[in-house]
Amino acid sequence: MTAGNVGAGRDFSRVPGVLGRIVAERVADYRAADPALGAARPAVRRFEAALRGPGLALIAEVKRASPSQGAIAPLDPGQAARAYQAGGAAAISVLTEPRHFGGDAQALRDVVAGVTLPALRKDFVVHPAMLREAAEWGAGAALLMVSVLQEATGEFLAMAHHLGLDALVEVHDERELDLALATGARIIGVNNRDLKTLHIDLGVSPRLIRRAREAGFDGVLVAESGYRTPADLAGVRGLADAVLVGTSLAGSGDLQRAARDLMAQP
Ligand SMILES: O=P(O)(O)OC[C@@H](O)[C@@H](O)c1c[nH]c2ccccc12
Repeated sequence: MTAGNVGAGRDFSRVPGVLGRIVAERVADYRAADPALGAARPAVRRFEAALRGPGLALIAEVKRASPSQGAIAPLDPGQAARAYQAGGAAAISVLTEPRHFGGDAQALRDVVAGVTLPALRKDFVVHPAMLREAAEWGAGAALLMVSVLQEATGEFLAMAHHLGLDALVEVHDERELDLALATGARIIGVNNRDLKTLHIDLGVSPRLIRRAREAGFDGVLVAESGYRTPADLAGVRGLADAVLVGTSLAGSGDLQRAARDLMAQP
């Protein structure tokens, strides 16, 4: 793919609920941004490789606040990432959304500088510039939400790959999963949290991960959100390749220990 305005000027105005409000803000933030991606970069696939077995890998998230919790903890992102790495995490997720999740570009840069683990830019990607930034800031991967991008998901996936980024393509129901599978995504995340209502159901990940495997998907599957104890992970052990955990680790006071304790087999 060449530089151009591919993916810019899309209409994300129909996304409902809490998610819709955040998406509208991000669309406004990037309205005037240059959509050019620049030259293609080679695929590194370090994020993807970090999640591939054996066992259940942990993606630990640097999350200072959220719409459901408010303030979680005033984390120093570099320090938090080092603690997660020492606690056995395979990759680090970093929120870069500023108004609801306490994130920013510096948080991602600090994580990239602070650890050797690959980092995921966690944001509400609605513009090609957000992917270009992710690559420039040193991320190994970016989050792409099917609930936001819908039919444009495949186009954004191609843009991420053009930039050498892995993409975590996030789904929450059967329709979104089938759309993600059709894009050729290599990494699919199943969010247990409905971002329109913020309600969590830990049954969502096992259900959709089974469906993905039954459909012949042989990529990486990630279970996301709401995990607090080792027992919570029982439903996805042996099923998911990785689990993405934020709030319960970030708010624990001892991030290294919390990461270790969570992943211990009960
Ligand atoms: O804090 P939790 O419940 O452990 O969840 C982490 C992560 O899954 C969550 O932050 C998340 C998943 N998908 C998102 C999309 C946008 C913002 C945040 C998210």
